[in-house]
Amino acid sequence: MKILVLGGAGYIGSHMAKVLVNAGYQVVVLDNLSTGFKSQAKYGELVLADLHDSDALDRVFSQHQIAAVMHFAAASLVGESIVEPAKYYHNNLIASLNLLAAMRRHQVPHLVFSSTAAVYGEPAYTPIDEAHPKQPINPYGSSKWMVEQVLEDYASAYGVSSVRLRYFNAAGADPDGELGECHDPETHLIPIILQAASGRRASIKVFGQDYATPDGTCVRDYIHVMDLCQAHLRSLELLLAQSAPASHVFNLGIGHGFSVQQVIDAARSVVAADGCTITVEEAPRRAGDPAVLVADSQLAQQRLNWQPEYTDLATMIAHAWHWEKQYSQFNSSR
Ligand SMILES: NC(=O)c1ccc[n+]([C@@H]2O[C@H](COP(=O)([O-])OP(=O)(O)OC[C@H]3O[C@@H](n4cnc5c(N)ncnc54)[C@H](O)[C@@H]3O)[C@@H](O)[C@H]2O)c1
Ligand SMILES: O=c1ccn([C@@H]2O[C@H](COP(=O)(O)OP(=O)(O)O[C@H]3O[C@H](CO)[C@@H](O)[C@H](O)[C@H]3O)[C@@H](O)[C@H]2O)c(=O)[nH]1
Repeated sequence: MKILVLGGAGYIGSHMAKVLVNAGYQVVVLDNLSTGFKSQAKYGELVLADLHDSDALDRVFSQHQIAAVMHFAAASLVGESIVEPAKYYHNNLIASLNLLAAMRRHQVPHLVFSSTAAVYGEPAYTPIDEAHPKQPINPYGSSKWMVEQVLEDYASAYGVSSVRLRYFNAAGADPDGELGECHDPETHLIPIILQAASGRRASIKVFGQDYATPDGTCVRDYIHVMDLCQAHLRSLELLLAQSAPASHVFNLGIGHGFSVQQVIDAARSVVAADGCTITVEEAPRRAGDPAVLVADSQLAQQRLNWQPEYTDLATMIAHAWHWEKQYSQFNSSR
């Protein structure tokens, strides 16, 4: 069975392509390399194309018998979305509408969509379940929430079934050391801490020490990228097994938060084995950061029969550190 992985040259999509191939699926990756890298598309056939390009989508759907689509392709920098909202509504909303039109033309009925905890906005309560109000506070979160609403309507009207997965903080790397996170610029906490450890940057800035949390730093729910991929696999199986069109939604996190300080402490222990240290600087709060974001993922656990495997913070960091140590061999050509 063939699966189309959109954004499969990026961080999460590249891991997904590997998991799919190892599970016995055939994979076609479509990516425009705007933030991804050719060297990360190690699994499946790579098609270089943009999601806005309807002719390219028609060619892929005509040449390959695609059973389902996994859609990771998006712009996903919160700060950039505030100053350049047009980029986010075009790349995340309009491109998704274009994809859905192509799926309808070619009668491809199944989609797994990468959504985000950013659809919730400032939390009204924690842990956050799927019923929590959706009040995104930036165009990135708004663009993902708009696509989610489109998907609900398309399931009932056009029979395009979907699973919308609202990830909390993706972390870690392929335990085999073959793939990892390589954003440029990097904005995520764990890779930045590890770049400070390897010497690729001088220090890590802690954004805010005066939050209403036990140690004053922000708390997030970090979920290992391989656990995210396993949940996608289960979502695909759910879609393939169901008889009537539907749009499902699940939070993906481990249900437990770690503070920025706890992440730094855990990273210090991991990198100490290699004689590395991490220089930390205090910095003001980053605009738009809620104090605590923790997922209630019980629905995913029940409906997808899924359990996160790598819930130990030190293990997540160790996998990411293994990847960081190989960075000098990373081929960043596009
Ligand atoms: N990383 C996280 O913590 C996190 C959290 C919540 C949600 N998400 C979502 O998960 C998805 C994957 O995130 P990631 O961290 O792997 O991002 P990424 O930037 O590493 O990967 C996105 C990939 O999509 C490609 N792409 C973007 N726009 C495209 C277009 N118009 N046409 C074709 N290809 C295009 C990029 O080149 C890149 O390879 C995104 O949709 C993101 O919003 C990520
Ligand atoms: O150099 C840094 C980078 C981050 N942080 C803090 O670390 C935490 C995590 O930040 P980051 O790794 O940037 O993730 P988030 O801002 O929590 O956002 C991620 O997780 C969200 C869902 O929770 C998704 O919507 C986003 O796409 C994804 O980037 C936050 O408190 C940041 O303030 C620092 O203190 N210093």
